[in-house]
Amino acid sequence: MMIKYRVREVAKDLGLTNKEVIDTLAKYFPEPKKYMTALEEPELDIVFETFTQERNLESLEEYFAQRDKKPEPAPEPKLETEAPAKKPEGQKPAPAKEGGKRQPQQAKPRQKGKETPKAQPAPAAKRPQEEQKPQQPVREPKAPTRRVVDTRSSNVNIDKYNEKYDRLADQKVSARQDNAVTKQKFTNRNQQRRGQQRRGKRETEAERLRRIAMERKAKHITIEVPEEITVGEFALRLKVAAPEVIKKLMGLGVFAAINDTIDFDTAVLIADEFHAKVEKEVVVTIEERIIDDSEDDEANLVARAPVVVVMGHVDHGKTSILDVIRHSNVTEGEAGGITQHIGAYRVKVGDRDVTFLDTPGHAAFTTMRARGAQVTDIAVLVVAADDGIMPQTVEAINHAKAAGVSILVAINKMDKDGANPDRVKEQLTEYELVPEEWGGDTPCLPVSAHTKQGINDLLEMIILTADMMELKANPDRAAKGTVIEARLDKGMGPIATVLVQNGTLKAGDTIVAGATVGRVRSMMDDKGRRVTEAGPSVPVEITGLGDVPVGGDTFDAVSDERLARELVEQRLNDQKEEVFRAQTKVTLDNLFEQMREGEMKELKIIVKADVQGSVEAVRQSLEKLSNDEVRVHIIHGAVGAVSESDVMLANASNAIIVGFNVRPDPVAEESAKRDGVDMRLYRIIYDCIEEIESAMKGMLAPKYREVALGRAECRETYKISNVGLVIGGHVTGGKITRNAQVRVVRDGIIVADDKVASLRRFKDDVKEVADGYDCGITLERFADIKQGDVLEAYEMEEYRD
Ligand SMILES: Nc1nc2c(ncn2[C@@H]2O[C@H](COP(=O)(O)OP(=O)(O)OP(=O)(O)O)[C@@H](O)[C@H]2O)c(=O)[nH]1
Repeated sequence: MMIKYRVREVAKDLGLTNKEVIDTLAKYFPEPKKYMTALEEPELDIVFETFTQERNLESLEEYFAQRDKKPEPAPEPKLETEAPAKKPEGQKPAPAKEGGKRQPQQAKPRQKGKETPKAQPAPAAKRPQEEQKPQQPVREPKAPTRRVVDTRSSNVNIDKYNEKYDRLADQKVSARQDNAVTKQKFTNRNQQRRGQQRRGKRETEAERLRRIAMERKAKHITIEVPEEITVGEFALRLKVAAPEVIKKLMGLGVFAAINDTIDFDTAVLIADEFHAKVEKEVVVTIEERIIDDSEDDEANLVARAPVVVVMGHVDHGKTSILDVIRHSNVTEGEAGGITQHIGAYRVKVGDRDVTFLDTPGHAAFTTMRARGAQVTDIAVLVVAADDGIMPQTVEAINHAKAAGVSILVAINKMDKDGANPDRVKEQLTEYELVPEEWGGDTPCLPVSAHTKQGINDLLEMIILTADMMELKANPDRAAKGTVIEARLDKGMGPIATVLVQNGTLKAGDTIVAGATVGRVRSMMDDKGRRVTEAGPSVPVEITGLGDVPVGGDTFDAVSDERLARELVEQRLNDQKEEVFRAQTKVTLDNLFEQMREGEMKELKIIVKADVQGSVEAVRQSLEKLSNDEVRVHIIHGAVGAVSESDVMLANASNAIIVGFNVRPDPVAEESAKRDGVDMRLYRIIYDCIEEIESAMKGMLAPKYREVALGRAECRETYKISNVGLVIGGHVTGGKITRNAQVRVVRDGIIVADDKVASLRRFKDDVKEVADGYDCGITLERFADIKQGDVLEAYEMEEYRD
């Protein structure tokens, strides 16, 4: 149980007044203290530290040592004069409360051999200490006042300064206070007992604090300090008074107030002056505690299968190629299982595995990247040999490039009459994809999903590319990967297809996927078989999550389910904040700031225009804006309306969209708003260039719009000397506010645009007047108001697109 050590008791022990203690505490703690307030340890620390520092004492222990030592040489003479002097302050409360207490004290000596040693310790032990106070220079001024009241000089001096006795009593009290008290035979025994108990405990507490002070002196304390800390907090941790720290800081030439922060290195220097050691406070996040994010040792890494996505223009044959690949590697026995659709599947190429994401098109791919997941290693770009490169092919190229994945080109529909692979290759070079046979590094393979021509070559090229990429993972660690897709099943609850990217996922593992947590209840592979484990590059469908995660969410097998739940809570909160943080995406409005803060080295822009000529013109003009700090990089330029795919690419790549003579489609507009993607639409190239240039120079002009506040009708006008024309108005809608802009409308025509100079209800100035009330209004300039004029109040609001 915590023993209460009250202000008045501390004051008494230290020979201070209650007010002195209370004043010291008031400097550090907002809560005012009273003389009966029981103090907490930090508060006691402050009092003790201030006390020792003011007296140039090394520690409290030194004070107690001095105090305890001094009575010895001449106890008797001192008692005559000084013990009584102590009484009024030190012991008076007890007698006052306990009435006949003096008698028991007188009786003590006689009982010495029996129970009294146990019963008397507290008061006895205190007095020798108190006796010394007047001898200490610091307390000198108080001594005379203490000597004034002497009512018991003959009682106190009998044998209380026998140190041996004191110590013995002290120990026994700590051990058996209760026992001791019950053995007393005083008439007011209960009262006496209470008094004894309290003093006994108080004594113990004082002892404890003395011990702490001793320990601190003997062995240097070690405190933890973060990278930055306020002076106040630092002083608290050091257990010294803040002004002391501030003084030492000044010594170092650092002028800091209590709420200013100091850095770790300064803290170390200051702490040294207080004989304290400093250790860096390491803040460990829940993620760090439960998710193993350590680097893998090269020795633990083994080759893993490549993860491939198939992309390309609509109808160029992505689905057909994926189907052929899926079927071409199905052995007889597996035939039943191939109908499973879990969002990804694995095929065997010789003795090697390749994992295909079963999501043709770049939409899913980009969504994942936008969520921070890098899932794919290789993108197969499907181009129909008869059709050549089309707008979505370009998009796909740019998406793949932005993601930094290896690109293989499958020139499909080679069986068709109009197939012209060379033209496709030629077109590819325009997008910096130079075919290998032309000296570049882009493998281009002629294939046909119909005849299955070249499909095996394509698979082998995938293996070859993967080999060059040296894809590796460590199967012997907690799993981490990405959610490919997820849905809610009525019977089984949330079902998610996940791709393990490192480690091995096991049935029963607790996993956190995005903002959901759960324990893997069942796992099924792409052939519909129940499995208990899934290693790197293996896609599996799992059940057991508490909620449906989102495709692109990363997942981690974690070590502690309770903390995992806490983490998910945190993530949900973060998601809410993310909505606000969307503002911090690059926009023309914050571009300059980001450039200045060095966050922006490259301004990525997606250009959409009505004709190819405009795309090129805008591209070239914008790229010319590159300066020493920022390079303007057009990551995608195409003809047509701004589409959702453009917004996704912009979102994933932190780019802005420039539309020239085009409009966004409604879905794109909605997702741009949701994701905070800056979309700028222009009709004149010059405007576009000027605006981006100004943004790069941090000079984007703010935009304003009018916000209607309310209307009032002029019912009367009064001319008042020194004030001018006062309008007796009646608010007929909304409200009129002081400082509002006002349009004066007469018969539907605006006759003036002015500002409210003063607004009154009766004689009082008011901030606003609501609908249905009368008011007096004066305008800043316009004085030609007529009865029946309508005042339209509005204000101008700054806004961003
Ligand atoms: N002649 C011929 N036709 C093909 C070949 N591959 C696909 N097709 C046809 O092209 C059309 C489109 O094929 P899909 O596989 O659906 O194309 P996709 O790229 O997946 O189309 P979306 O999913 O709509 O983007 C279908 O009618 C296929 O039969 C091929 O190698 N040769």
